Amino acid sequence: MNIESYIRSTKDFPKPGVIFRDFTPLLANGEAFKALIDQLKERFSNKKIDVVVGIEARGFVLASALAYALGAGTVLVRKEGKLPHATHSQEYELEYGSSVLEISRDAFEKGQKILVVDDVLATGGTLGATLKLIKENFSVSIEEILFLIELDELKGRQRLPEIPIYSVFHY
Ligand SMILES: O=P(O)(O)OC[C@H]1O[C@H](OP(=O)(O)OP(=O)(O)O)[C@H](O)[C@@H]1O
Ligand SMILES: Nc1ncnc2[nH]cnc12
Repeated sequence: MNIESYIRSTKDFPKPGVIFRDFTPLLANGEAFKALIDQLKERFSNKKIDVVVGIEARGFVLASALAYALGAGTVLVRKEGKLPHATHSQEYELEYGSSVLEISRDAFEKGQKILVVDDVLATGGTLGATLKLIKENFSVSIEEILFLIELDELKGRQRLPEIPIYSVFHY
């Protein structure tokens, strides 16, 4: 099945000049979504991941489905002011603005194996802030980073530290 054909590209959203890569049509199709998660389960099952980290909001959908398939937990990295417990926070820039990300102070147990998941790697600002939040505040092992879509032109990968990044599709 051609999973990629369910990713829709929209010009000039949310700002002129941006081509928005939208995977919600893929989510809406049960067969395509299952095929994607089955493929990712196969790719990551030998890593014995304890926790899949999802980044708000679109990253949550992929992270929780994959965590369930792997028998792992899910931790949510959220936009500012949404997590009720004490948090660590980090400001960052992304392709079309700036924002603040937060994680609960009790998100992980020491030594856990982590997989970080988001839908799109653009400038790398969001992932950079997420990695900073995790590395500066927790003693865990970040095994790999997973994106559904990588926007090669924006060179986000080059701005990120030396951690293996796997992107399913490149644009
Ligand atoms: O590599 P970057 O330039 O940082 O951009 C990538 C981020 O941008 C989008 O999130 P957005 O903040 O638009 O939030 P959403 O998932 O809540 O729609 C996307 O889901 C990534 O998290
Ligand atoms: N072009 C894009 N499409 C979808 N999500 C994004 N996040 C940042 N840039 C994006």
